[in-house]
Amino acid sequence: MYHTSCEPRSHPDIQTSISFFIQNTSTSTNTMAAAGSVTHKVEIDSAADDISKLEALFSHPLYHMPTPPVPDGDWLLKVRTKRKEEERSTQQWLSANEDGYDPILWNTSAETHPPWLRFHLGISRWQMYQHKDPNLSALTQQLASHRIVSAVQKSGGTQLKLVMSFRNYGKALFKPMKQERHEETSVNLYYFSDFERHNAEIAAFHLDRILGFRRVPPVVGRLINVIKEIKDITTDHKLVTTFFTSPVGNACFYGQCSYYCSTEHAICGRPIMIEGSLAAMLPDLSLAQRRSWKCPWRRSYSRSKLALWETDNNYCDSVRKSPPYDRGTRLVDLIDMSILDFLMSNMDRHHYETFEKFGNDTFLIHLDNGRAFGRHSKDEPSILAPLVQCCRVRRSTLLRLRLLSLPPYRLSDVMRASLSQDPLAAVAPLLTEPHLSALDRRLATVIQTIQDCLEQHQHHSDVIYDDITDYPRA
Ligand SMILES: Nc1ncnc2c1ncn2[C@@H]1O[C@H](COP(=O)(O)OP(=O)(O)OP(=O)(O)O)[C@@H](O)[C@H]1O
Ligand SMILES: [Mn+2]
Repeated sequence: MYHTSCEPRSHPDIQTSISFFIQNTSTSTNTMAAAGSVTHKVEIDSAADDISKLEALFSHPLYHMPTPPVPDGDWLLKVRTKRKEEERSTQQWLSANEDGYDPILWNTSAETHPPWLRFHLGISRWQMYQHKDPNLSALTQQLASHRIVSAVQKSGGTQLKLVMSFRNYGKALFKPMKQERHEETSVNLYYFSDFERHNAEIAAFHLDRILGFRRVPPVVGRLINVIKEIKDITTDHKLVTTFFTSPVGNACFYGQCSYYCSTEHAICGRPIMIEGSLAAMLPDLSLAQRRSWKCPWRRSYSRSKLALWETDNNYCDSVRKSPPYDRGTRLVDLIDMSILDFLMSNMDRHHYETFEKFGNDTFLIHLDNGRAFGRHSKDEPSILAPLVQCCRVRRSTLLRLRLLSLPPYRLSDVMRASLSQDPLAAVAPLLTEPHLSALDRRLATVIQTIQDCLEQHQHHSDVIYDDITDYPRA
């Protein structure tokens, strides 16, 4: 199954035109004041502690595995020198399409590339970006602060989202805030009808990175002006017709989509600013085709039916015999994804995508995490079914999970630190404390599950996929 892109073309689509030169490829006042300053100092100390834990984590050898240089063919895109006539035709085309956009000042040399282009050029067969990628802070800063010159609805998917463009032709996928961070998903709501959460998209990016996967495109939080940054600049006529002012005077819109795009479910500013997530867009499909795969452990998306894996305890036996799960890292990568999903309680992983160019030997792109972090008071054991049923896990994943369970690297602490770096942390912490504690609790469950597997199997190697043979054994 292939996705097609059919967003309204409202602006010069330079991300596609670079195909010219990129190939597929808180008694006394005094005491009160003193107490206040003590509390403040304690908070600062513990925030600084968390930050140093995060730094220690990212400096740990488990995040610095020696890897061979990336072969040429293992980059998603490749820069090639333009021929003279291509250069001329690109320049003519660009000078005709300049409204709101900056002139193109980059060429084939890497120093001239804007952060979004560096991001695209840094995608490889096994990861979305590098560990300690020097481009990451520039990319996220731009997503968080650059002027938005275009906002159009993204077709496909069930809930409203917008593609936003920046003056330097960078693009981001915007998902607006639909519920408060402290609101738990109602127990009577099915996973498939839950509202998406902007903070889940942000937190998923941080969690995926902390787990050492680097399979989620960078996501930042941002306050968006519903009028100036959407209504006034959109060329999407259908979107414009859905704007209105609510009874209390907030600027609202609802857009067009198959779920929750109605006046009752409008997205509203307070009165005009709204929180949202902005995910760096992946390269256009015309440059890098993606393939969408049905997840073998997907749910039935029905109120009455169970999926096969819910009733058949030997379900994994058939999966591991069928391509592409029968060889390479596909099965263990799917299990990595189910660990990520269990930790953040995402039951909505119906599909996953890969880059077509890399065939079956490539990482799984962890897109669409908006239904995660809905509940902290309950865990959902069935999300771990792939791990429980297959009893298989990458050794590098297990070692990082164990590291994250140790007090000096505690998952909740490093997540708190990482999320504090997002611009929306200034409004309120991206994940509430109960959600952070749930991460530690769930991590213990994952580690115990693997331990049980090891006890049930005769050989260590039946359970552990040793992807780091040269890493010392504990
Ligand atoms: N960062 C991104 N860059 C490019 N395309 C993206 C990005 N994130 C998502 N997409 C594409 O947009 C589609 C819809 O996004 P997403 O799945 O997040 O929305 P959704 O409304 O939850 O969709 P669905 O209801 O199908 O689950 C995805 O299938 C994916 O192909
Ligand atoms: Mn979805």
